[in-house]
Amino acid sequence: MHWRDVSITNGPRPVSVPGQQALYGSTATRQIEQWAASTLPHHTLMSRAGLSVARLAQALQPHARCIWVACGPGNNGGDGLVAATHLHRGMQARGSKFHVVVTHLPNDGARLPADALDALQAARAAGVVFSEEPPAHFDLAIDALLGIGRIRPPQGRLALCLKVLRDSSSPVLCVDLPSGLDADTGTLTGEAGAARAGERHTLSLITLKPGLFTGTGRDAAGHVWLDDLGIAPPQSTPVSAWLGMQPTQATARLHASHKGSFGDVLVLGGQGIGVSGAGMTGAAVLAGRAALHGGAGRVFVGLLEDDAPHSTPWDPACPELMFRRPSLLLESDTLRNACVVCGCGGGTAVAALLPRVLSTARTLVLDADALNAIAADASLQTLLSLRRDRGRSTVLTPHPLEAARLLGSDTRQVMADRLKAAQTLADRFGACCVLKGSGSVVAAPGEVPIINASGNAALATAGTGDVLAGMIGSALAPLKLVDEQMQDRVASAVYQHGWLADHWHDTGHAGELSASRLAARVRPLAG
Ligand SMILES: NC(=O)C1=CN([C@@H]2O[C@H](COP(=O)(O)OP(=O)(O)OC[C@H]3O[C@@H](n4cnc5c(N)ncnc54)[C@H](OP(=O)(O)O)[C@@H]3O)[C@@H](O)[C@H]2O)[C@@H](O)CC1
Ligand SMILES: [K+]
Repeated sequence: MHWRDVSITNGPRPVSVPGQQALYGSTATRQIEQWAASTLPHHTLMSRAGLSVARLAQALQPHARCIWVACGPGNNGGDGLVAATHLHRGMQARGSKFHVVVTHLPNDGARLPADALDALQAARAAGVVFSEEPPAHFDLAIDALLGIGRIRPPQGRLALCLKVLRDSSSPVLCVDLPSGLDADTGTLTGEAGAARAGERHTLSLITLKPGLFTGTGRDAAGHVWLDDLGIAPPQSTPVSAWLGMQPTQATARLHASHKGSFGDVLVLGGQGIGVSGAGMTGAAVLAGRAALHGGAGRVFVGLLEDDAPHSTPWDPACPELMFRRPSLLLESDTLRNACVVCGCGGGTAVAALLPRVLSTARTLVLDADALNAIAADASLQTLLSLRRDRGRSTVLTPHPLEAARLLGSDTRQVMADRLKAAQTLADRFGACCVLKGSGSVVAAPGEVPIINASGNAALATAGTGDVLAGMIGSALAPLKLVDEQMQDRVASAVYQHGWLADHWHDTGHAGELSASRLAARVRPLAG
């Protein structure tokens, strides 16, 4: 894979530039921190961390009259205490109307870590005001309660402070992590920070953590900043995940191209009204349109259980789509040579097609009802697992419930560790797995997973998943040696899907985001 290293910058910087960034979980971050601390004079890292927090706080709220700093029992609290001391000095110089209030919550019966104790003594010596309770009003809060240390369910004053932070309509700057957020999984302990009343910022220290970008992490963290504190992780430290921020570009196609240059996509899905009375034709059409706009040379659509065998289905908004009877497609070379997108609105009818599709398709994107059918049938799971050894490539695009069915678990377990769930599916089935949701995870067998950085809640509307499946289909259609490029290519499609939502209003297009409008805006990926 080709990921650009992040250059070391001086001070906090926003995490918003295009590129790809390494994410390190709590264990890796601790290794880096301990290695760095062993090469630097005592207290250096916390001094840098606290100064960086203070600088960002000032930049975010330069006119704040009252800054509340909530400091916990560990070194995260120490960072907060150093920041409070800097801010106190700065505000003291501006007059008596400006002040910093610290609420410090030592761990009952346990000693403060040495660095945090030094920071506490320095804050007291500097005359910082301490209060048992949060102030009634503050213009900015600094959340330095809990960082990458062990998190237990909060009680008492800790729980109260977390609630005040969670409910605050004033901006909150979280030190390293929103307190209570698991750095590795993006899950929140209890109610900590679950709601976002006001502006939220998180200054991640030394490393960016996966938990900031998936699960509840994105909502809890708000705008993410990074200060590496001048530390470059040693190359021997394993990366926990990549943050996928691939720039989206239109492809410059060779002049001497023809439709065969860009591959075929075959969509199998869209069960008709039939006996079930629930027609889902639109899902397959959306996937087909997205594949077409995504640059596939030809797109075939096979609607399942077509109710009107003597009529010819077609899509007036996209007459380029070529509708074929599934029975013909299953016997044609198209099944072997195209990238097959199977399952969008497939209903129960898709199960009957799967043995042939799983055995024959060269490149296969399995979505929605195809995934449900496979989850319910061990023989289909065996066929899926055999594909990789037979030189065939597969992408699974489950949402958390579909992932849970495939794993034989439940949604809560999937959401408790999204990276692990996606990686388990990828390894178990020898497939690339896109676990959808906030911070979609793109995992591939034996590879470091990618967390997608783009997208927003506007995508939480019917049909956008079908569009994504079609986009992935067109992204993979032209490739011959897909395995080596598959994860990057899929991640690029996932990124574009979110990017389109993030930039929805940039071009002044009328109308809110809908799946059909989204499909119409898809463009071929670069390369
Ligand atoms: N060392 C350095 O040089 C640098 C460190 N840095 C900073 O340090 C942070 C990591 O520090 P950390 O390891 O001390 O962990 P942190 O999360 O602050 O505290 C854990 C404490 O919380 C306690 N606790 C947990 N839950 C609780 C509950 N419900 N109720 C009560 N207590 C509870 C828990 O108690 P325990 O469960 O162990 O009894 C433990 O005492 C990191 O995120 C970064 O900000 C950076 O500045 C770089 C330089
Ligand atoms: K924190």
